[in-house]
Amino acid sequence: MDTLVIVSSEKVTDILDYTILIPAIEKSLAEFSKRTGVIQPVRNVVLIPESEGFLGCMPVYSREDDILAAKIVSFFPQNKDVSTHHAVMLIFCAHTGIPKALLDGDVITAKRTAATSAVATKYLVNGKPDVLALLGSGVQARSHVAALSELFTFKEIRIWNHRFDGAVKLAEEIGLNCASCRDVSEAVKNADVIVTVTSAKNPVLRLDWVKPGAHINAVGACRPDWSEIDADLMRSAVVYVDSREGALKESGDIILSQAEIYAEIGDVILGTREAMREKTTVFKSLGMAIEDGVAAKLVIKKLGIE
Ligand SMILES: NC(=O)c1ccc[n+]([C@@H]2O[C@H](COP(=O)([O-])OP(=O)(O)OC[C@H]3O[C@@H](n4cnc5c(N)ncnc54)[C@H](O)[C@@H]3O)[C@@H](O)[C@H]2O)c1
Ligand SMILES: O=C(O)[C@@H]1CCCCN1
Repeated sequence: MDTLVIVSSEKVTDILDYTILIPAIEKSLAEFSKRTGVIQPVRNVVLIPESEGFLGCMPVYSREDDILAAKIVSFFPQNKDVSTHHAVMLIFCAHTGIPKALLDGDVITAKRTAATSAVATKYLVNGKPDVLALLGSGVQARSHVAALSELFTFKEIRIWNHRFDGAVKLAEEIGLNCASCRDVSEAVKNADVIVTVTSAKNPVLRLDWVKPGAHINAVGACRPDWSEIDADLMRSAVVYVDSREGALKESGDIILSQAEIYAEIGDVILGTREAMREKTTVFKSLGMAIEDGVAAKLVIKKLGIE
């Protein structure tokens, strides 16, 4: 075996800038929805009942991008002093199958997920958004503020968290124009963009609190029996997903509400499905291996690993 290069989270953080990541993710979402060059089975998940978590295996091959990669990601929602998600990524030579690099996957997961929501928001938001509301104040809340701020300038950012101190801490970190809210209804009132990034298993966001025409990035609740969004809201919104197949297998928000999936976001980027900007839109994100593969490829290219 050639020498396997190990890439630390510090290196990934340095290299993976949203200015290069967001366009790369946009291209990969479109490529995925073409159904021709990307082979990506739905995540294989091993449940760990004792910790109410799981270990997910996410392999992908992309002919177009010359990517053969796999992410293994763990989710331990009860972790207290360490992160709840951990991941590693392996990149192989797409022609020989030789492993080339092992990358820290934590930063890749945080940044590529937020970059994906940024792309969805770019296509689905109704006009120029002024108010951003975040439900959740963890890793993804932070990466979403950074990625969305790359594309939009918000006049106001509001944060709600089920533990109020988490919302206060993040609001202080963000600083100017950012407020912590005690109620979800207060946080999302008149918000143009809402991001749900909680570990909730039951809905935290309700239809009657949401401004008609708002865009929601629904990022949590990645199990078929978990949901973050109230069923009435899911059914009344125009629902976009990253992968139709993944959403129908993994998303409680979709399965439990029986909401109709209008399109994959890749279809909108390709121009084969409409961006219904004036309607209330939900982008249900489950996370795809192609997003990880593209992000990892950006990193190894920059490091000269070919
Ligand atoms: N779609 C994707 O691609 C993708 C990728 C990574 C993570 N996620 C999901 O996004 C969510 C946030 O991930 P993270 O890395 O920020 O995790 P995190 O642990 O850093 O943050 C989780 C947040 O949820 C809050 N929370 C915990 N239990 C809750 C409950 N019962 N009700 C309401 N809030 C609760 C926590 O206080 C915290 O603010 C998780 O559901 C995670 O699985 C999705
Ligand atoms: O796509 C991912 O990487 C994540 C991991 C954990 C939960 C949901 N999706």
